[in-house]
Amino acid sequence: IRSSLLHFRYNVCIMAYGQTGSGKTHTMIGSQSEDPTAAVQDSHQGIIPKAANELFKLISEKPADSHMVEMSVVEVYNNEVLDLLARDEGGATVGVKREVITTSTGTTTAVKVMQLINSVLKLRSHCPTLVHMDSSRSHFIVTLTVTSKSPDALALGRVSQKEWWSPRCRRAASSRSSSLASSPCHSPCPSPRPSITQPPLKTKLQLVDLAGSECVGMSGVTGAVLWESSCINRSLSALSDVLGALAERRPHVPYRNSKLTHLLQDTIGGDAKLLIMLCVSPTQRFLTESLQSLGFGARARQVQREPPRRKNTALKMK
Ligand SMILES: Nc1ncnc2c1ncn2[C@@H]1O[C@H](COP(=O)(O)OP(=O)(O)OP(=O)(O)O)[C@@H](O)[C@H]1O
Repeated sequence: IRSSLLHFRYNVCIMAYGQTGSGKTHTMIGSQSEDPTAAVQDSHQGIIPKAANELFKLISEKPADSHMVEMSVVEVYNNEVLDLLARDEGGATVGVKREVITTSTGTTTAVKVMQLINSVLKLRSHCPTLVHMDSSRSHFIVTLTVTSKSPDALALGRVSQKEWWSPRCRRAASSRSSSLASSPCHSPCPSPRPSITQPPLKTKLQLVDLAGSECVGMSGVTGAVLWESSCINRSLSALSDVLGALAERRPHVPYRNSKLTHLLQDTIGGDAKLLIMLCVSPTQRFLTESLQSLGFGARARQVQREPPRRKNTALKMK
């Protein structure tokens, strides 16, 4: 995790894949303690708290105020994207933006991130099946977008933190970077020059707990739950198709065939770094499912990362 994030130059995706009940949520979240401090410090912690810890530790080692992190937490349920941070505890939509303040060590921030994640985890769709009593019925995606202030702006110290992160300044930097604009910024944005030469850099870290692939005969689901299983299996096969197209370097990669692959497009294609944790059951009963998961992993291993397009400051603003 640390080496992937170190220079904030690549988009990174870490996902857990496997049949239902094989341990994906355990791998990504860890033991689901009520105490978020334990979730971050516990030796049995999952990849999401570990990654959050590492990310904020790295940022705390950089010059003060040089990075900003935005987080989104969504679930893809029945091929629909649902924003879990925009809901209250009862699941009703509230649409409130929540702020997490960065601290000097980064640990407190990671704890707050886990607090937010834990608070919305219970809103994720679950349903008991014959294979797993607490089966997740959706893909759970945490996206941390890191915006790094350009080195020029930092060196010159001409833009205060508040001014730099103001939406107007970021919008101005974004439009300048996408349109090669050399025209001066006419807005009262305090110091246009640094951002003309070096716009802020944006990179994404996506942490994904996929819903489990499922043999419908074994899980014994019917009705609406059967429909959920079918959506899960179709989106996982869309993911497999995308990896197949990337592995074969086909000119068209079918990212848009499902909401899952569309959402992950930036972090599974191009020069992004993708790490897949395969979860398999230790029992013989699920041999077919385990072989299917290993087949998925073998396919993913054939994907070669494109040569880095991003040299120094040439990162793409979205
Ligand atoms: N390595 C592990 N150590 C201890 N318990 C584990 C481990 N892996 C999984 N478990 C336990 O097994 C059960 C199923 O795991 P989990 O919920 O992570 O599966 P899943 O793959 O996410 O399932 P689904 O796709 O159906 O949601 C949980 O009770 C979990 O705590």
